[in-house]
Amino acid sequence: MDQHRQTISDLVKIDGITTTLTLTYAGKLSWNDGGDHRSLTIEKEVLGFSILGSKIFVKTIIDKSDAYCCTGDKTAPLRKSFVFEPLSEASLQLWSNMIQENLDSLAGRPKKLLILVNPFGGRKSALKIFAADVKPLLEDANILYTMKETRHQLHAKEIASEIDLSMYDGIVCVSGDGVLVEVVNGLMEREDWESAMKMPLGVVPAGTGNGMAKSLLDTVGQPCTALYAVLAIIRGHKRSLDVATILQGETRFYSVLMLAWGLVADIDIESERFRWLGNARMDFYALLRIFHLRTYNGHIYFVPAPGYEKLGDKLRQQSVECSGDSCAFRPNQELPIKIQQHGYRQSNVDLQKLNWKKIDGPFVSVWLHNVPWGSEVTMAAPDAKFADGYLDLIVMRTCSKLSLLALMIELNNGNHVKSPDVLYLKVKAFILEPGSQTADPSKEGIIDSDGEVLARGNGTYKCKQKSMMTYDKLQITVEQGLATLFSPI
Ligand SMILES: Nc1ncnc2c1ncn2[C@@H]1O[C@H](COP(=O)(O)OP(=O)(O)OP(=O)(O)O)[C@@H](O)[C@H]1O
Repeated sequence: MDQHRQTISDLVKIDGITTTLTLTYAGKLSWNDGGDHRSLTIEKEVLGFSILGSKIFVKTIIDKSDAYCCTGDKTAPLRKSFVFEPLSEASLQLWSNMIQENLDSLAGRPKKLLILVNPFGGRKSALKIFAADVKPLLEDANILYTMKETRHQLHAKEIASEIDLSMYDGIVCVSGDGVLVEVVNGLMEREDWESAMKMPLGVVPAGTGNGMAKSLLDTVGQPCTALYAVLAIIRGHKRSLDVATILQGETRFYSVLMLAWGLVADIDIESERFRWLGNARMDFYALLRIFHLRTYNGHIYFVPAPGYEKLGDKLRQQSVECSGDSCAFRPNQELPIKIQQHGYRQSNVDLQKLNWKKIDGPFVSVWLHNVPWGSEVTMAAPDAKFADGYLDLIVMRTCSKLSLLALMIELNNGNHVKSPDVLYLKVKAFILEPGSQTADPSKEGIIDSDGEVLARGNGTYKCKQKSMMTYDKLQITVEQGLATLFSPI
């Protein structure tokens, strides 16, 4: 056996044929296979290994071309075990130690995970996705896990607020965005919220809106599938994520995805009545809403991010009544809210001292986004960054139905923000003062955050249903990089 600077090289049997297997210090495992040179990069391709009798089974995920396979989806990587048989017990032990050492050196790979599966999310396929895509890969990677099905709304929040976090290296939601947001809210309400928010969160797309999974995977050009999402979790890279606090009186909701009021919220929430249309329900209802377009009275106030203070011609074209110091808005005393008894303590920013701008309605749509994608097909905020400390604000005031239709089509590539009908900028803080529909003052709107209805105004869809907040003024601030996500890079 040749062992030099932690590179090991030794004879092993592969399919009964003796060949030389080498593992370099840099984590490359290579051998000859019937005249072909084969190699595996431990970090990228090796999930884990197991020993059965005298054989080592190296569990990998590799490109299909490397697996000599040409059936099914040609782009998705494939699970494959490579079997090596060292020639002695001592050699088997050494190989096992060296591969394990190599895997251990990949700091950040989780060893124990809590997996929350929402059996009712999306097309009710989360349990199937767990069995087909999550479980086998976690087992290949020797990751221990506890799987819990969420039993009711807010169950994920309860679990996150109560569990012993020292038992896990991460919490994974096999769901849509709703369960992830519940987990964030549960962690934020804990006494130990500051350390709890460092717990890495993973999301495996299994809902209707998979905006977070799409945003994460799209950064590296990977498709939004369970397989890629699980691989990102196993490899254990992390990134920070801004958390927005939405506040009304003493009620608060922590948002990681978006807040919508007007057209987008109406489509999001009211299209539920067309669930039987499946994926087409959003497109169908968007068309319906555009043809019967509503505009809303109200006001928005915001603190532009550095570089966005001079909002330029676009804002003036939209006949904004208030800009500049002479009429800059100062939030009144009623807004900055009572100190919470437990959980997250807001950082001490004096909102009154910030440079507020105001836009008056009517509005077609007001949308705030924390990450680029709102769903797998909606690139709402192409410039949004996970942890820049700002929210991207997308405002549509009045606009022709034809332009609106064109904008809706552009939503899947993010080009809508280039339209002269759309105001797009980054903000540090935001206040929404929602009003009634211009055509019928007895009717109000819906405010939606991360798929959750925050408030239903008079005359709206299911307006008798109790919601978290009232259809009234609310304030949003952002805490930079407070949450932690498993991420492909
Ligand atoms: N067992 C359950 N029964 C009913 N609702 C549940 C259950 N478990 C979780 N939920 C709720 O389902 C909601 C949606 O969850 P999820 O994140 O999986 O999907 P989504 O994409 O946000 O929404 P959709 O339901 O449209 O797929 C969450 O708000 C959560 O509270």
